[in-house]
Amino acid sequence: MAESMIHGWINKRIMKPEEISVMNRSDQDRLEFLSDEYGVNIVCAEKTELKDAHFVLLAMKPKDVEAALSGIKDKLSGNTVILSVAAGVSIETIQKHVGNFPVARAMPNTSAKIGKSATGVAWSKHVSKEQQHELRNLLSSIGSVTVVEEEQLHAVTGVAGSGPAYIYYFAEAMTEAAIANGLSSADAKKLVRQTFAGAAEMLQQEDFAELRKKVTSPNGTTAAGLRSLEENHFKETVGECVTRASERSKELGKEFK
Ligand SMILES: NC(=O)C1=CN([C@@H]2O[C@H](COP(=O)(O)OP(=O)(O)OC[C@H]3O[C@@H](n4cnc5c(N)ncnc54)[C@H](O)[C@@H]3O)[C@@H](O)[C@H]2O)C=CC1
Ligand SMILES: O=C(O)[C@@H]1CCC=N1
Repeated sequence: MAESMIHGWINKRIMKPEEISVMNRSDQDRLEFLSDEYGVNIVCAEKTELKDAHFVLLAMKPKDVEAALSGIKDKLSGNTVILSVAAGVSIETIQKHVGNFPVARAMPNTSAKIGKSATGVAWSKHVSKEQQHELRNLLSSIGSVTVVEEEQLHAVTGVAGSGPAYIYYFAEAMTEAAIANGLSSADAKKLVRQTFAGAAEMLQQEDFAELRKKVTSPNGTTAAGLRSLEENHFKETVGECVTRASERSKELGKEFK
């Protein structure tokens, strides 16, 4: 996730590579890859001063947040905003480890890499208006930004943070079905990619249900396909999928409190 965000920031020229420093607990190869690919600095937690940092991005797994914070808490200055993308981990938990620092929690998705994340963000009352403005700028450079109440971030995670994976899974299923119905693998992929790309662009322009109705001729092929989705409880399945992901976010918050 960190790479997707770095890629987006550099691409949009929001930051210069030399203004970004990356650290990793153990994965030196990953750091070298990031440095080679994007020109960012590699630093190590023990030897680094963070006093001048505007932002510290926490992009490790929720289980690793506590250890990461204990490694940096004595190096932070009051002007640094901690921006966490760790699913579920609350602002309260982060502040329990570092004190009353300005903390923001964002839930982006990996489309940040191409500037198309759908990001939700919430912040603590310690984040000043100016820092809120800076955060919005930073996050809007990697896609859309929706400011929500912290509790709503679980739902944002269920829909948007995890969302790309559901779409990819749907694309995989469509491709397999296309092949089963007689298309070559190459043709199936090409057709599915463009169907998703075209539909994604149309979604920006019109009401979702209206778009669906325009494709669906009475007694035609789409109606037959959609009937199968209905009979197989598609909406309930998607609903359960989003709810379970949101619930998992809540659980992670409790596990790593
Ligand atoms: N992958 C995704 O689509 C999204 C992920 N997230 C959140 O982003 C976070 C990272 O997820 P991924 O990028 O998928 O995981 P990842 O496993 O690819 O990356 C996490 C990195 O953190 C490093 N790390 C662990 N402890 C550390 C420490 N103490 N100091 C510095 N680095 C440390 C690991 O070595 C690893 O390289 C998670 O908390 C996840 O909930 C949020 C939105 C979307
Ligand atoms: O699967 C996860 O836990 C992370 C959070 C949202 C997307 N990936």
